[in-house]
Amino acid sequence: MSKPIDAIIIGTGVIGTATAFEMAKAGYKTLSLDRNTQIGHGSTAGSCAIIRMHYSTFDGTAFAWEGYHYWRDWADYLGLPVGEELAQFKECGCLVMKTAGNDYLVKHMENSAALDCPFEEWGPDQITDRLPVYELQSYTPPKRQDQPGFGEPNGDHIRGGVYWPRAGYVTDPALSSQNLAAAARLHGADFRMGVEVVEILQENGRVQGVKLADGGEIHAPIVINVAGPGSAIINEMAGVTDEMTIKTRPLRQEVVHVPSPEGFNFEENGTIVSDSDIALYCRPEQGNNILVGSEDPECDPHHWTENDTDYDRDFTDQWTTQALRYGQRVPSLGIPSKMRGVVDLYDASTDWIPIYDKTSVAGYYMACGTSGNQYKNAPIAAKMMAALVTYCEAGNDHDSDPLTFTLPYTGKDINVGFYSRKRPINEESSFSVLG
Ligand SMILES: NCCCC(=O)O
Repeated sequence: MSKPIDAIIIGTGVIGTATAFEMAKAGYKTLSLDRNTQIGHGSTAGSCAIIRMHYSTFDGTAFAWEGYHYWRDWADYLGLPVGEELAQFKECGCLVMKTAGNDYLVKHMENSAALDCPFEEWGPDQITDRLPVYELQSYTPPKRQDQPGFGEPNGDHIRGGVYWPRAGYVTDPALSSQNLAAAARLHGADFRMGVEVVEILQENGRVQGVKLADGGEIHAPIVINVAGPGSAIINEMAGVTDEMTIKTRPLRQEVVHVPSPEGFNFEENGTIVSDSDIALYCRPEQGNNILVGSEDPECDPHHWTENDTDYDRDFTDQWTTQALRYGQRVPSLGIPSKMRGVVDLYDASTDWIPIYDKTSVAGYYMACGTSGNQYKNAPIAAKMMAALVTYCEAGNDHDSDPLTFTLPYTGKDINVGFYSRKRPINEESSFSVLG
C-alpha cells in the first residue's frame, strides 16, 4: 500500500518544485499538482531567471545572497545521478546604475556590506570598458516612445554604478524546475500533471485536501499554494483573502529579445544591467542576444489580468517602447522588425514582496506573490517553507510568535514574519519587479 499523502503542493514552477524537494527531504510524503502538462511550463518558463542581490530591503538582500549559493552549487544541492542534464548558472555579474531614483545605491551597498556580499563601485570609464557599446547620457524620467521628449537626453550623465560580481542567470528555468522535481522524486515525492484544483476541502477549520475539476478528491492534512499567477484564485477557493493585508494579482509583462550590436558579444562579455535612468533591466541571452525587461516606471502601463489564463499573449507597443528605450543606452542597437521575446505573467503582491506564510485555515499555507523576482530564491524559500510547515504543525502560532529561520549558507537569522500575509505594506520596497 502506498504511503498516505502528508502534503499537497499546488504548482510545479520553480518554487513549487523546490518546495516539493525540501518537504520531501524533511520527511513529508508530497503530491504536487499542476494544470499544466509539463513541469516548469507555467510562468517559470518565461522567467528571466536572474540571480542578483540588489534588493531594497535588508531581508530581501539576505535572502537573495543566500539564494545565490544554491545556483552556484546546483549539482551538489540536487544530488541527482551523474549524467542528468542540469540547468546552467552563468555567473556574468550584475551592474546597477547609480541614479537619484535609487538614492545612488547607498542603502543597497550598506546591506551587501553587512552580509559580506561582494560588490565594487564603478565609475563611468569602468562601465564603458566592460560595455563598450554603452553611452551614458541620462534620459530620466523614463518615457514611452509616444511621449514628448522621448529619446532626448536631459543633459546629465550616469556618474557610476555598483557591480555585484557573484550575480548571473540560469540558462533554462523550466529545466531547473524539472531538475528539482527529479531530485524530489528521489525522496519519494509524486507529481500529477494536467489536473486542475477547483476546491480546497476543509472541515472544522482545518484543510482536508483538494477537489479536482474531474470531480476527484485528494485528501491530505497539508496544502501549500505555490500556484504562481494562479495563487489569488486558489486563495479565494480557500477563503483566506479577507485576512490578507497583502494581496496577489497576475500582472502581464513583455520581455524583449534583441541581437547584440555588431562587434560586441553581449552573451560572452555582457553583464546583467539594472538601469533605473531608463527603467530597464537587461541580461545576456543565448544566441548572442540581449533580453530587455521593464522596471515598471510610471510611464509603462500596468496590465493587471482577471485571472492567469485569459490574457493577451501577443506583443504590443510596450515591446517597441522597451526596445527603443534600450536603444538610448546602446545607440548601435539594431532593432529587428520581428518582435521576439516573452509575454507572460508575474504573480505580483501589493508591495512586490512575496508572501511565505500560514493562514487561519490550519494546514493551508502559501508561497505566493513572488512577483517575477523570486526565481533566484526558490531553493531557500522552499527550505524556509518546509521549516514553517514543521513549526506550525508542531502547534506554534507563527502569527503571534513568528518563526526565526537561520539561512544555512550565510548563517543569518531572518524573522519569517517579514513575509507575513498580514504585514503592513512595506514602504521600503521599490514597488517594482526589483522588489
Ligand atoms: N523578472 C525580471 C527581473 C527579475 C529580477 O531581476 O530579479
